[in-house]
Amino acid sequence: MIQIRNITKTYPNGTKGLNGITLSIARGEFIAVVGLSGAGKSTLLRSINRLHDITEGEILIDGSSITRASGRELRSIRRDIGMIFQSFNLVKRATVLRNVLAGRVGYHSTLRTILGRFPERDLDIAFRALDRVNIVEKAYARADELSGGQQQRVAIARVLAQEAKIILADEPVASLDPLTTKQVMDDLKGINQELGITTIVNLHFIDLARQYATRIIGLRAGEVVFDGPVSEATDERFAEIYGRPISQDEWLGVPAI
Ligand SMILES: Nc1ncnc2c1ncn2[C@@H]1O[C@H](COP(=O)(O)OP(=O)(O)OP(=O)(O)O)[C@@H](O)[C@H]1O
Repeated sequence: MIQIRNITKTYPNGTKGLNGITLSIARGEFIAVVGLSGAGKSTLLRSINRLHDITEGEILIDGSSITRASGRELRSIRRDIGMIFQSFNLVKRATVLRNVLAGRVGYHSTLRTILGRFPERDLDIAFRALDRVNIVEKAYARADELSGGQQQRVAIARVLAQEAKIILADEPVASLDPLTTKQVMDDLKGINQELGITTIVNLHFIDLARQYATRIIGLRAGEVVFDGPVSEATDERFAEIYGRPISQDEWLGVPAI
């Protein structure tokens, strides 16, 4: 359960990234966050795992305040939250397996992870994660030898190895072609359904948001202007979220699942 209580984020230059957002997100939800560029989607995601400090308000993760936490408590809350980025954020020169094992670092001492000594159990977890996203045969390839879609699946495997309870995905398919986009979204949806991992995805494409999410949150100028089930997210509501008619480049055109 994620409780976002009246949060505001003001950047040092005075820009308001978020302005008085209150949301309650239940375990296992699959949420698409939509809105124009600059609406605050990235800021919201980065506030949830405290990559950004918020200016006002509070965020609770399963009842613990990530806003007030520090030290060991903050690390322990963060361990439950996996992050997926548009640019994959892999160590390009390391093997796929090493990248997935990086999901385990929160469970061990710094020294152990610097030395690269992961217990056998972690290797099992890493291989199972790779298997789930269908790239186990790439375990010993260098990350930068993989296609964009495969790299994003390594990033998903890393989050699985982390045994995260929440996945925050910031435009995870923005660098991918339509077919690969579908594979990555299918992986995210499968994990959400089978493991019950709460998933929040920032998405640019309206049809993707409708196909995969169960709830859509629309942001505009740092405020929530829509929050409802997919069935209520009509073209008219999207036009209201954007403050203008929907344009062609907001449709990906993927075949229905
Ligand atoms: N580091 C920063 N310093 C100052 N302003 C920022 C910073 N990061 C974001 N902003 C501003 O905060 C607002 C929200 O930005 P944010 O990146 O969260 O939007 P977004 O909806 O994710 O857009 P995009 O899809 O383009 O990434 C925008 O006005 C943006 O210019």
